[in-house]
Amino acid sequence: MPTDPGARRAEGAAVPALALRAVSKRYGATTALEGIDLDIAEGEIMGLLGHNGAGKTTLMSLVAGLLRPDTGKIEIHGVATDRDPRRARRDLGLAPQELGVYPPLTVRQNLRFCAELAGLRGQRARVRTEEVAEPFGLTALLDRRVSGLSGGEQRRVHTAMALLHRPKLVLLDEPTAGVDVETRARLIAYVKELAGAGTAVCYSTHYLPEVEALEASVAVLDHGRLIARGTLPELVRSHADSAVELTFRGGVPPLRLPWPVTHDADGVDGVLRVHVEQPQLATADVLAALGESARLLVNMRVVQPSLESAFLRLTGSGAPDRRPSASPAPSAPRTAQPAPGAPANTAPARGARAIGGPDEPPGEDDHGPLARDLEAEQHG
Ligand SMILES: Nc1ncnc2c1ncn2[C@@H]1O[C@H](COP(=O)(O)OP(=O)(O)OP(=O)(O)O)[C@@H](O)[C@H]1O
Repeated sequence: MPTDPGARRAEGAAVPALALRAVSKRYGATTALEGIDLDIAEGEIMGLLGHNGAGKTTLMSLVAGLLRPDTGKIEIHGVATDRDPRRARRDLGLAPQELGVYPPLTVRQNLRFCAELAGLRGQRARVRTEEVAEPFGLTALLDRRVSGLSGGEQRRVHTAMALLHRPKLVLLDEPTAGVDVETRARLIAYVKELAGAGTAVCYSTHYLPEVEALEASVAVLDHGRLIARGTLPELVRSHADSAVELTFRGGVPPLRLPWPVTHDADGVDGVLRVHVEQPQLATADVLAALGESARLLVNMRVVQPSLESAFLRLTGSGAPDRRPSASPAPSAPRTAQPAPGAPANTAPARGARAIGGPDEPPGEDDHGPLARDLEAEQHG
């Protein structure tokens, strides 16, 4: 399949809601993103995962026009952001990590303000304000000043403001940070509803069960590179580990097991993960292999393959030592490289290729067109 958006259109393929091609961004000497190739289809929810500093916020800021890429191309619904930024971002909704609410105004006034910025007036603005308030549990708070709301309530207002104009592409940067369980569930239901109506959603989070609840596809960033992209089952199938987890009284005893293991370097936790193909079938074998040490066992559980174990393994924080164990090895690292022939613990970066951007600090010109529009609006 051609990676160039223009070539794909010529072939009659569906135009993605969002397409990034070879996008790179540096902040001075820090490479925040490198060679990102990524599509989000209409109606798709994509969970954007990565450790702190992986590049998630930078990616969203580039799409939203708050920053400009050093190299590469971004298209929104087939419109290149560098050619026609206003048209490209006409149907974009962004809820950044930093709250963007107006504390002295009421919830209703905040929402109405956004409605007007999006070109909604009069009755339409009133109706949409009420409509969007409902799924966010804001109906009873509409006439309260935002300054008097809790942090979680303010985040609900902030996210509702981004969705008010029914954007066709939504960027949500950790929308559930600091919100309660009920709000989280409501937001997830609403995002799914939006996607069901064709909206494409880029949803960044550190809370992996949310990605599962959203039934989202997944993109994993690691140090600015896209290291995995696929559906949830694909990622789990390709990268997740299954294991029998053993907890010992007084630390992990010396063991010689025929399976790869993961354990703390000093065994203080007393927890050992034995990586076996079908852990539910292997528990008796593992128990037998413990021999006398089984008397020190205080807990034994099966760890099923999950998005969390796939993520940890992809990002290098949960890779098992692929050698059969001779534990505890005081100098053994918590994780180690897989043995030759063992599954690699990182996926090949799909389409990622190194493209050097200019190694210089961002200048004033670094802000994108949306930032300039906002500035212009603020200054009259
Ligand atoms: N304004 C900036 N100036 C310099 N470096 C920056 C700036 N903003 C981000 N960075 C760096 O760029 C990299 C990517 O940061 P980014 O905020 O995109 O990560 P993130 O995945 O969103 O992290 P988090 O999960 O903590 O929000 C990090 O190394 C960060 O330190």
